[in-house]
This record gives sequence, C-alpha cells and structure tokens, in this order.
Amino acid sequence: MNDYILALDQGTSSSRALIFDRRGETVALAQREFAQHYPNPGWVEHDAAEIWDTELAVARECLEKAHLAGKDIAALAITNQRETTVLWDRVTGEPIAPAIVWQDRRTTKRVEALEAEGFEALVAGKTGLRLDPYFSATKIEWMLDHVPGARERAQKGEILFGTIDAWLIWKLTKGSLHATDITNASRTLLCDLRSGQWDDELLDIFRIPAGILPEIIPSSRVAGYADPEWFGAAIPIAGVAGDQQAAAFGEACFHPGTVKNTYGTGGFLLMNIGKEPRASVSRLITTAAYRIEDAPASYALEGSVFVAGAVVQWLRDEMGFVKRAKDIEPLARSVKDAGGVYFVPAFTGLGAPHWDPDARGCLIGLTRGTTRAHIARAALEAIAFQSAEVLEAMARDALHPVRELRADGGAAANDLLMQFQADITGVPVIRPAQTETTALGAAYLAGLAVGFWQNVEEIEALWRADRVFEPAMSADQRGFLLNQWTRAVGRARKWN
Ligand SMILES: Nc1ncnc2c1ncn2[C@@H]1O[C@H](COP(=O)(O)OP(=O)(O)O)[C@@H](O)[C@H]1O
Ligand SMILES: O=P(O)(O)OC[C@H](O)CO
Repeated sequence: MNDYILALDQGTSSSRALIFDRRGETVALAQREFAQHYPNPGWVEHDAAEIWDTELAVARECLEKAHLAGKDIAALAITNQRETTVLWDRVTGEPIAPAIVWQDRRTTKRVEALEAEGFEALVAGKTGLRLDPYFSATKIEWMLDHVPGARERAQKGEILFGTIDAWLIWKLTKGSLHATDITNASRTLLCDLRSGQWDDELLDIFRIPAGILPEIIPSSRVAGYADPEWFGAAIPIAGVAGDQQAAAFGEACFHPGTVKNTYGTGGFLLMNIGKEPRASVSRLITTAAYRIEDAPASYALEGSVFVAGAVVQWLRDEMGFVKRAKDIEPLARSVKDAGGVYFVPAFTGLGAPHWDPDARGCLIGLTRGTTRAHIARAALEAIAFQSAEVLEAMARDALHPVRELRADGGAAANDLLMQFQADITGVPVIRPAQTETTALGAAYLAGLAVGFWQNVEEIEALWRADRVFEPAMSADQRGFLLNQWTRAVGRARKWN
C-alpha cells in the first residue's frame, strides 16, 4: 500500500520537500536554501539549475529520512513560488538565462509604457490581474529581448517558457511533459481567467510567441510521471499549484468568504470567492484558486504584500539586529510599543492595494529614544499593517464578510505578530495545528487525484486550530495606529 504523498515545495528562499500521511501529518521534511542574486538595484534572480538540483536533493533526502522508497509514494505534488520566469532550451534542458524572480522590478518602465498605451483595462479584464512587473509576461518579454538570439530561437520553437512548476515538471518527466497548472498560469498576464487558456491578444501585446508556452492543466489530476531515475519508481505527478493557492487549499479555504494569510518572505492573503471570477473594486487581483480534474475552477481574491518575513530577514542579515529570525520576538517584546516608529518595508515597491513599484522603504518617527527594539517592533507591526490594508480592501469588495483570518507561513510562529494582526484588523486570527499548509495543500490536491483522499469534506475534517488570537485593542487605538501607518506609507510612495 502506498501510504504517503511526497510534496515538493519550491519557495523563494529555499527548496523543501515533505512527506505526508493520510491524516495530513508531516512524516519527514528536508530543506535547502539556495543563492539569491541581486545583480542590479531592483533585480532579483535565481539559478533555475540550482533550483532543480536543490529540489531533487531535498526530495531524496526526505525519502531517506522517512526510510521510504519511491514505490511507497502514492503521488507527487508540486507547489512553487509563482510568477518567477524560466526560459530553457528544448533540446538540452538548460536555462538560457538566470530566472527572473517575482520580486524583480526591471520591467517597471515597460509596464509604464503599456499603461500609457492604454492596455490596463483590457489586461485586467481578461486576466484578473494588474499591469505590474510582478507578473511573468514582461519578464518573458525582457528575456526574449535581452538574451542574445533568444527571440529568434523562440520563434523557431527551440525555447520553452515555464514558471517554476513547469520547470520542475519538465525536469521530473525528463522533458516528456511541458505543462503548468491553472493557478500558475493565472499569474502570467497571458491567461484568460474565464476560459483558463492562453489568450492570443495578450500574447500579441506582450510580444510572446505561443510556441514557448506550456499546456495548462488542472491543479488536481495525474498529469504525468516522474522518471524512475529520480526516485527509483515512476511516481504520478498528480497535484500542482502555486504556493499561495496551495496554502489556501491546505487551510481548507473551500467556502466563499474563507481567508488565509501566509506570512513567508512576502505576505499573501487569499479569499475564496467561489466559481465566478469577479473583479475586485478595491485594487486586489482575482486569481484561479484551484481546479480539480474537469470540474469548474474555483477563484480567489488576492492581495500580495511583497515584503513580510523578508523585513525580519533584512534586520537579521543586513542590520545584524538578531542572529535568528525568531529572536525578533523577544527583542520586540522588550518594549511596550513601537515608540511612535513606523517602518514601511517597500524594498521592492508596494504591492496590494497600492501597486506602486516606485515606493521605497522608509523608517519614520525616530527620536533620540528610539532603540533597536522599537525598530524590531515596528517591523513586525508593518507586516500586520500591510496585511490589514489588504483585508480592509477585501471587506470593501464586500463579497463576503471576513469572520476570521487563517494564518500560516514561517512568521506566523510569531505570537506578538499574530496578536497585533488580530488587534489591528479586529478579526480573530487562527493559527492551524499543521502550519505546513503550502506543501500540505499541494499534497491534498495530488491525493484527491489518486483516491488517497476521497473528497474535500474529508480534507476539511482534518483541519485543526492550534491557537486563536482574539482582537483586544480599542477601536480608537486601532484607528489612530492605522491613520499613522497610512501617513507613513504616503512618505514611502513614488520615491524612486
Ligand atoms: N519567529 C519569526 N518571527 C518573524 N519572522 C519570522 C519568524 N520565523 C521566520 N520568520 C520569517 O519568515 C520567513 C520564512 O518563512 P517561510 O514560510 O519559510 O518563507 P518562504 O516560503 O517565503 O521561503 C523569513 O522571511 C523569516 O524572516
Ligand atoms: O516563496 P513565497 O512563499 O514567498 O511565495 C512567493 C509567491 O508565490 C510569489 O507570488
């Protein structure tokens, strides 16, 4: 009996692999960080070959740790950092250039030109997204225009494009499958959200030849098999989803109105809005949440906060405030509040709901009495303030009342942050017992496709809360702090 699912979780800062049992419990976990490259201001690159090497290594390590072999695995799941763009040679399977990461801002000018040409409404109407350098389309275009010979080779069918899911699928199947799932496709600016297919008009606007694109597949279906060379057996690849959609699935956000926030490098709030891809009226985006086999897709409203846990990383690595990310909590707790300090960590511009690629980080309210502890506390509060702005926008969309916020990701371990999040939104924040929701969500999608789990009701029954953080701040205090935050954001905007 194959009693386990192996999930590959390819994140922005590390490659991970996890094995889950039928109760959704983690049996083994392996993780490796890989190099981040910042060759120019605002640029962020990864080496796609290193991504594949580290992902394969952690998957094998995970099997070893669990004393399992490929034949014990019922299905393989893939979940990944989204939008990050890889172009590779169809024959050699080698990347033709460094992968351009979702955080990369190099195409800001091109996006402004497209806006000036009046494409914003058309693009948003079809894709549910916004014209922003965040998404894949202008990254693909940039590579085709800047890597010598790339555009000609792409026209001749020699080059393939994929987000990280497609890249891993291609590698796992040794080039027999060039496919991406609908949740990843819906992040490219090239996919019509209603039809779930690539759109010719969008391809024309972004000057992208159709021949480089992968086939779009559901998030839950046996799409192909990992070659036996990798794990000693041909394992079905049965679940694929972008990491934020996978986390929403792992948090059992199956009903319209359920919302989760994943506090990783960035912060990503997704609200399930059901089977109709309605547009946001408050500067959020609409995205595919999941599609199981041939059933209609479910959609979500999303607000992406570009810098969340990354602000803690920055205080650790660049400022030397702490040795480990978790040390930020005792440091921040050593003062009773942020002492009037506000920290807008707009290192790579601001995402939802501001969408300002030219915003830059700003620390304001400093006095002679300001200490590292105040700044640490302001950094944690900034993660919560940014998430609160998104939640407020979701409430303004008024599709569904927000009753609770399900929290996961590395920084959700921070109790001070969780409590401040509840205080500043006035909504209970619930941390689940199983916090590996991203990998788990992908595992659920894979398990559903192979009959490991029968239906979403069975999965919903597995979800358990660890702790509920109830709002405890007065409405006056909340209003004051939110107002100060808004003023601070005003100082950070349009700086570049
Ligand atoms: N206790 C903590 N308090 C605040 N931030 C934390 C804590 N632990 C980890 N982080 C932050 O969370 C992020 C890692 O979370 P993770 O979910 O693994 O991210 P990703 O999937 O984006 O790589 C890092 O940016 C780190 O700084
Ligand atoms: O790698 P993460 O967890 O920070 O997620 C990145 C997102 O998918 C980018 O859209």
